[in-house]
Amino acid sequence: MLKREPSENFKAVRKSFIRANSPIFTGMVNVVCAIIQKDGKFLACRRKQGKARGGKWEFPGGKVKEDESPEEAIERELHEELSLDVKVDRMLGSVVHHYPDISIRLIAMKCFVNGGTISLTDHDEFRWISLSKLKSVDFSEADCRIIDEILLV
Ligand SMILES: Nc1nc2c([nH]c(=O)n2[C@@H]2O[C@H](COP(=O)(O)OP(=O)(O)OP(=O)(O)O)[C@@H](O)[C@H]2O)c(=O)[nH]1
Repeated sequence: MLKREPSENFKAVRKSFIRANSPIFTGMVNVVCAIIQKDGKFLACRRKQGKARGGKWEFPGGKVKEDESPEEAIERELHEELSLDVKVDRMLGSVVHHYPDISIRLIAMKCFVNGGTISLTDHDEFRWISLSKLKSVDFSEADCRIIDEILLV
């Protein structure tokens, strides 16, 4: 199939959309997290002590930078944090959560691994967790909502 470059108009609309979602306007930080499955189990990582929510489990990811799409952000973060090359399959949904220190919109992206082997930097442990066990793991509050409102429905 013929692959076309996005038009200038499309690029401008996309850029203004990204800007409109910037924390400067919304007070909310966009955070992407990767939902990656292997043999029916979900990849989860435990945040290192000393970081906000240290010791809590989460789906790997991070903050979306200004002028970056959620897809670009998740691919960058997984490469930086886990040395994994991932591709986005689709966006599953998002939740808004207010912590005492930060308000986030956590965007869950279903991804598949294209290459690499997990090497931890910001986390001290990772696990593959079955759907039925997700509720018994000590996830960050926003992730609990991703589990309840998106993965378990
Ligand atoms: N990466 C990630 N962060 C999450 C998840 N759930 C959740 O509440 N968060 C929160 O989102 C915020 C931003 O995540 P982060 O600290 O990993 O982002 P980052 O690596 O880009 O930030 P940094 O470079 O400032 O350290 C943190 O307060 C973190 O606790 C999740 O599933 N994945």
